[in-house]
This record gives sequence, structure tokens and C-alpha cells, in this order.
Amino acid sequence: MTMPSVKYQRGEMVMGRWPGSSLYYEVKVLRYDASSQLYTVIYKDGTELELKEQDIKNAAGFQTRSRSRSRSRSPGRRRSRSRSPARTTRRSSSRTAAAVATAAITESAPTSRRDAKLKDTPEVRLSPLKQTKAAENNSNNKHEKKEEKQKEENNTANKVNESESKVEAESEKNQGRYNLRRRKDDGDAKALEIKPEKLEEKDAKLAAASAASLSSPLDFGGKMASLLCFVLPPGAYFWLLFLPAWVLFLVLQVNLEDPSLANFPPLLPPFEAFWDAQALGFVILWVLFQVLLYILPVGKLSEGMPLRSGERLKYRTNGFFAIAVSAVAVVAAVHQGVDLTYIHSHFLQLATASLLISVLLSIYLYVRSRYAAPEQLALGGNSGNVVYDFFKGHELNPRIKDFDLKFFCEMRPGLIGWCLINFAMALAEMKEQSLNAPSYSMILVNLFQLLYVLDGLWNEEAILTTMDLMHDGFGFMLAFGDLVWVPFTYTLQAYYLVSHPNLLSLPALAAIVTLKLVGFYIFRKSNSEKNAFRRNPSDPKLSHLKTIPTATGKSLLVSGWWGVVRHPNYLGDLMMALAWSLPCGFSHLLPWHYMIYFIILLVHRDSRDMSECRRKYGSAWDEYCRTVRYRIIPRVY
Ligand SMILES: NC(=O)C1=CN([C@@H]2O[C@H](COP(=O)(O)OP(=O)(O)OC[C@H]3O[C@@H](n4cnc5c(N)ncnc54)[C@H](OP(=O)(O)O)[C@@H]3O)[C@@H](O)[C@H]2O)C=CC1
Ligand SMILES: CC(C)CCC[C@@H](C)[C@H]1CC=C2C3=C(CC[C@@]21C)[C@@]1(C)CC[C@H](O)C(C)(C)[C@@H]1CC3
Repeated sequence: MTMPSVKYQRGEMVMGRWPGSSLYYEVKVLRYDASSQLYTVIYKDGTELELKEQDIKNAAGFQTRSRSRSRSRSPGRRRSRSRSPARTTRRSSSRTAAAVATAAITESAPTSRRDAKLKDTPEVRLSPLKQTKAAENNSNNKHEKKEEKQKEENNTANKVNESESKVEAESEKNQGRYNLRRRKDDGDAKALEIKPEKLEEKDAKLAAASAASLSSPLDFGGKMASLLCFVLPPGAYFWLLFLPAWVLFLVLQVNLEDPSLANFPPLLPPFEAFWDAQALGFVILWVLFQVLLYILPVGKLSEGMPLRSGERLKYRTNGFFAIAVSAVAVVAAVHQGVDLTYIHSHFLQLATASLLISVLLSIYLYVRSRYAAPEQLALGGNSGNVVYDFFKGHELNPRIKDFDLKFFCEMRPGLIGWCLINFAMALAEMKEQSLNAPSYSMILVNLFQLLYVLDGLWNEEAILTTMDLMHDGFGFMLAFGDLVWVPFTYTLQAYYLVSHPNLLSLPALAAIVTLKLVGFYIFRKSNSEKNAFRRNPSDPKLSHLKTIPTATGKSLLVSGWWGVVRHPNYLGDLMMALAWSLPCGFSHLLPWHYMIYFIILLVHRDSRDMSECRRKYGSAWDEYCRTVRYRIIPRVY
């Protein structure tokens, strides 16, 4: 069957430009979409891309250079084979698109100018970005020369610096023009050189980095999106209804004298019981108060990780200041006679009001994401299905001027609100049980969780390297999670203790405190290690750590905390979660809700992260997994 009035026909073998480069590969035309005027083509390694007509050329007129010939001719290639750390560490025969592109650059681009350059280069490594650096060394740009020299001096023991991530980001910029649907990781695409255009070093750099970056998130997004369109809308409908209902159920349940599963389902109160305009007013005031603290020009402006556009957003990281001022305001209010136990007695109404705000915010987020530029969208949450995208989040970093909605919601009203609610529960316990001071259990829960939040806010910058900030879109899941789930389910232990006292023996208390401190130590140290490494891989403090280079230019830590298990931070977090539930005893499941949810969440996050890293880093990730065998708990899981 032919496609009328289009230049290239279905099934035709043509040459397709590799994103961000002058490299052309042999591709087969699959279809043409008249509305977008894009051809869907498939590369030999299984990659499907949508290309514009100008990025396609007829096969005739291309000069094919065989790989074996160019391999023997390229000194860079020969040397890199034996010397590249990447080579020595990776034994897998599978070749990622990045590797293929790297090979393409080294093998099939040797214009005489380029060959000469490589010959002059003292060492050429296979890793595309480093190789690019080597090539750049020969340029007349003194500044770059100096930078490279400095890098060599630091010995880079397989490490990369920021300029490399810029390259990666630069290359990702090019993705805007392409839409990668699917690619198989292992492939043998053959690079051909387009005669009339000379392959410039910059192109080579872009091609390598671009291939590396394309091989990952878009691929994941594309492949997953088609799957998700079928599987997830029902899932998204389910979670959309289930999660709010579940929170309201928990809040109703914790109010019962005996919140055991035997009393399920609790009697449903009349509709009016859920609603209180005053409660809504308080929630709005709280959020506005936090907005005010966030926008005050106090505290550091921190840079986020490079976006696909190459841009680095700035974030006002004054969370510690915000919680300190909030604490002073709350203590002053209590001193003035404000009865904080209102929070305990109106928990259901406050939860409903927060839910309403999170729904309205999610609608706003979804609507504005429809007008966002493609490079502002998250790679997941981009399926085209309204319900799924609404739930998962469409836009990566929605901002009103400099006000970052995702960062603000994740770090401020809910997180600081969590401590406020816990404090209110301590007061409610004293009132309800006629105590002069909160119980030991209540004090532990309050102090432990306060420490967790204070730590998160003190190290606020570290959140900029987490999955939520770097990869996830901002939609209902996170808006609801931040504004409802965190403040109204993470506080269940404290709420439970108000009317379910649990006496602790001294040894039990000591054991719980030890567990919390050890968990906290692991959590903090491992998160800081990764954050410091991602921010500056050449940090002298980290020079003792072993790393594995990856084709993207980023390396993976393979010793230190990240050499013990693949997610040491989750391990510490889980130990802390256990320490939060133990003070409530074992009479009911409810105070263990956080622990159960958290295990599910972290196991799911770990497997999501595994597939994303597998796609991003290919065989380097496999090697990391072979070296560090356990995911979260050493020798267990
Ligand atoms: N209390 C709560 O409700 C929750 C708490 N958390 C906590 O938040 C923190 C952040 O968690 P999360 O964002 O899920 O994940 P991580 O902070 O663990 O981030 C995972 C990312 O780290 C990088 N990475 C993985 N392995 C290595 C390695 N060996 N060397 C260097 N970099 C590596 C990868 O990103 P890249 O290579 O792209 O940099 C990977 O995608 C955790 O401490 C977690 O426990 C999380 C969820 C909920
Ligand atoms: C509604 C769903 C079932 C789940 C929603 C998940 C969210 C509640 C969590 C996703 C990642 C989070 C993080 C924190 C809070 C919970 C959410 C938003 C965090 C801010 C808590 C404090 C920590 O110190 C942290 C490391 C900064 C956490 C980062 C991830």
C-alpha cells in the first residue's frame, strides 16, 4: 500500500537523521501522519522516531563506511578499547543506543580533520562525553582547554563534571524535535556518514549525549504511554476515587474507640459532618501564610538539576526559616489562648477542606499544562489520556513567575502542617487524658517526626535531586499527596495516641530511640552522599569512593553507602518508620498504616527507579546491580 502525495512511501528504506547530530542511519518508513507532517520511521535497533521530512534523505548518494574498516583506522577507537574504564568494567555484549552512537562517532566519522585531531589527543576514552572533551582539547578555545586540564588533574577517576551535564542537557534540547516511541536496548544500527555535511565535533558530542539521553526517559515514556493508555486509565480512575476515600475512612476510623478491622466499615456520618467553612478558611490561611514565608527574600537561592532545555531553575530554599517562623507563630497563638485542639476535633473537616484545595489545584495544573511547551512537560504523565495525565501530572515544574508550585507544595504546607497537627494532638492528649504533660509515646512520635521534617527542611536543597523533583509531573497524585496524604495520614500515630494510650518500659523506649537514631544516620548520610556526588562528582571529599562511568557522562557510586545496597536511604527511612509506629504498641493496625504504606511505596519506587536507571544507564546499570546485589535490605531484599 502506498501513501499518496508524500515524498517517502511506507516500507521504503531511507536515511534518517539521528537526533541532534549529522549522523544518518538506515531506517524504514512505517507511516506518515498528515496532520503533524511527521514520518514514523524505525531504525535497525528497533528505535521508532517521528522525523520531519527534512531529516530524511534518500538512501542513494550516501557513502557507506564499513565498521571494520573504520575501526582499524581510528586511533581513538583502538586506544579507547583497552584504556577506557567503561570498557574494562563492562563485559556485557549488549550495546545501548548510546554505545551505538558512540561507536558511530568514533568509527564512521573520520574526516581527515577529525582523525588528525584524535591522533594529537593523548588519550581518547570511549565514554562519549569524555571523548568529546578530548576532541575539544584540540580546539583553539583556551578556556575549554584549561577546564579539561583541570579535570584531568583532579583525576577524574571516572568522574564527570558539570560541563558534561550541560552537554547532556544541550543534547536533550534537541529531543523537542523528535518523538521517540520505542527502542530496543540492544541493537546494531549502522552509522553512515552523510557526504555533503561534515561531521562537526559539536554534532558528535550532541549525537552521543543525545543518544544516551534518548535511550532512557522518552523511551520509557513512549513505551509506557502506549501501555498505560490501556492499563492505567482504569487504574487512574480507581486511585482518584480510592485515595481520597481511603483518607476519609482512616480519619473516621481513628475517631472510633476501637478502631479495629472488626469494626469495618465505620458508620458513615451525614454529608454535613464532612464540611465546615471555617475549617476551609483555616486551611487557606495556613497555605497563604506558608506562601508568604516562601516568597520572602530570605535564605539561599539553590539551583535545580539541568532540565531538558538545559536550563537550571532556581529555588528559594528557606524551609528551615519557614518552620522556625511558623513555630514561633503557633506558640504565640497558643499563648494568646488559641485552642489548637480544634485540629483534633475538626480533623475530618480539615481533611475534606484540604482535599477540596488539592482537587482545585490539580484542575488548575492540568489546564495550564495543556498550554505548556513540550519541553516543560514531564516524560511520564504525558500519555494523552486526560484522566491518567491529570492523575500523574503533566507539567514538570509548573511555576507562577518564580513561584514553584511543586517544590512549595512538597516542602511547605503539608510538611510543616504535619508537625503542627502532631503538636495539636499532644495538647489534645493532655486534655482528653487529663495529663500535665504528653505521654512518653506521644513525645517520641512528636520528636521523631519533627526531627524528620526539620532534617528535610534543613537539607532542602537535597530534594532537588530526588525523583519527584527531577522526573515526576505535578498533578493530582503529588498535590493530593503533599496537601492531604502527608498531613492527614502521617499524623495517624499521634492522633491514635490521643485516645489510645500506650505505656512504654524504659528498655523499650531506649531500643526505639536507638532504632530511630541509627535509621536517621543511615538515611541522612546516604542521601547527603548521593546529593553531594550529583552536585559535584569531583568533590575531593568523595574521592575515596569507587564509581562506574555510564554512557550519559554521569557516574554511579559503587562503594560507600551506595555500595551497601541500591537504596540505603530507603533502608534508613524504613527503620525510622518502624520507630514511629512502635511507640503505639500492637493493639491496632491503624498506627502501623504509615509503615505498611511506606513499604509498598518504597518497593514500588525502587522498581520504578530500577527500570528508569536501566534505561538511562544501560549496561553500566546492570554492572552496578551485579556489584551491589541487594536493593534495600542487605542479604534480604
Ligand atoms: N517519607 C516519605 O513519604 C517519603 C520519603 N522518601 C525519601 O525521599 C528520599 C528520596 O527518594 P527518591 O527520590 O525515591 O530516590 P533517591 O533519592 O534514592 O533517588 C534515586 C536516584 O538516585 C540516583 N542514583 C541511584 N543509584 C545511584 C548510585 N549508585 N550513584 C549515584 N546516583 C544514584 C538515580 O538518579 P540520577 O542518576 O538520575 O541522578 C536515581 O534515579 C529517600 O530518602 C526516600 O526515603 C521518598 C518518598 C516518600
Ligand atoms: C498519594 C500517594 C499514595 C503517595 C504520594 C507520595 C507523596 C506523599 C510522597 C512522595 C515523595 C515524598 C517525599 C516526602 C514527603 C512525601 C512525598 C511527597 C519528603 C518531603 C518527606 C521529608 C523527607 O525528608 C524528604 C526526603 C525531603 C521527602 C522527599 C520525598
